[in-house]
Amino acid sequence: MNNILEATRINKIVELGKNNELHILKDVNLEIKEGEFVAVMGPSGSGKSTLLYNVSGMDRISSGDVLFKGNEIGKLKEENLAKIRLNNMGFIFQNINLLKNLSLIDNVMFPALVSKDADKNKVYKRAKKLLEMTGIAALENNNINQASGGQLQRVAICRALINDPDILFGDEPTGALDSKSATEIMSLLTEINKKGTTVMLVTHDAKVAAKTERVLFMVDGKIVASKKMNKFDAKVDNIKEREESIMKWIVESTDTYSNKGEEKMAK
Ligand SMILES: Nc1ncnc2c1ncn2[C@@H]1O[C@H](COP(=O)(O)OP(=O)(O)OP(=O)(O)O)[C@@H](O)[C@H]1O
Repeated sequence: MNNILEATRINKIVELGKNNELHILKDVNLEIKEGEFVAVMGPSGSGKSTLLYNVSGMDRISSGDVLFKGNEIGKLKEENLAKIRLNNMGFIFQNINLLKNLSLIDNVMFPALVSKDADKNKVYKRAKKLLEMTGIAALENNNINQASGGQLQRVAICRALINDPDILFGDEPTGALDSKSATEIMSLLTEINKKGTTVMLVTHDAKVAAKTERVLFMVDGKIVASKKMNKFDAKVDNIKEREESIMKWIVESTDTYSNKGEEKMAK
């Protein structure tokens, strides 16, 4: 399998004022294979969201290289990068970010209608199919205040998929949902991944990570550990066992790689 995403020694440094900067990502290397389903975990402030935004071209790295499908994107002009984000990548966030004055289906169609020569009829059909796939077709003409949090997150997923992206990025996509909706959204993402879309998620939730096939653990701006599993298959895999093994691994990794662990090792 080819790498869809390859980051080499990327750094992110933000200026906080005169002589004051914050080094958030520190020489991070990352490879994601086409079709993979990857979760990024780690303590709050360790740099998970920053990693996601920087490898997806939503934000600019300070140094290093990011290859998307073999092409360097770290230094592309904004307009070229925007085209890649629009056509090849989908984004889902915790705060769902839908447009208030549009119906649910119009929100889904929106990213596909940005291009002047979009065929509105074709786009509508695809949007409708996505709403059907995610079980909310009956709500297509509702406003966003006429849908639950879980339903809105499905709309956000449909919108992220409207341009048939190669990769879907999610920053805590289930973070604001109740546990039933979160489980449903994860089942949906599992299905989407099975159909071939690469998925990279940031999550605090081991139950979410248990449905992925590789979990990266970040501490203080670095990926310090990685846990590989088989692709989740609800027919044969026990989700509870996977979740528990991830939680155990997180405790061990935290103990080994957190400052406390480093102090311990130094002694
Ligand atoms: N633009 C910015 N300006 C200043 N500080 C920033 C900026 N972006 C991120 N940070 C800081 O960098 C660190 C890493 O942030 P990031 O959001 O990537 O962490 P995270 O692991 O995703 O955290 P959480 O789990 O709490 O969402 C944090 O201390 C954050 O406050």
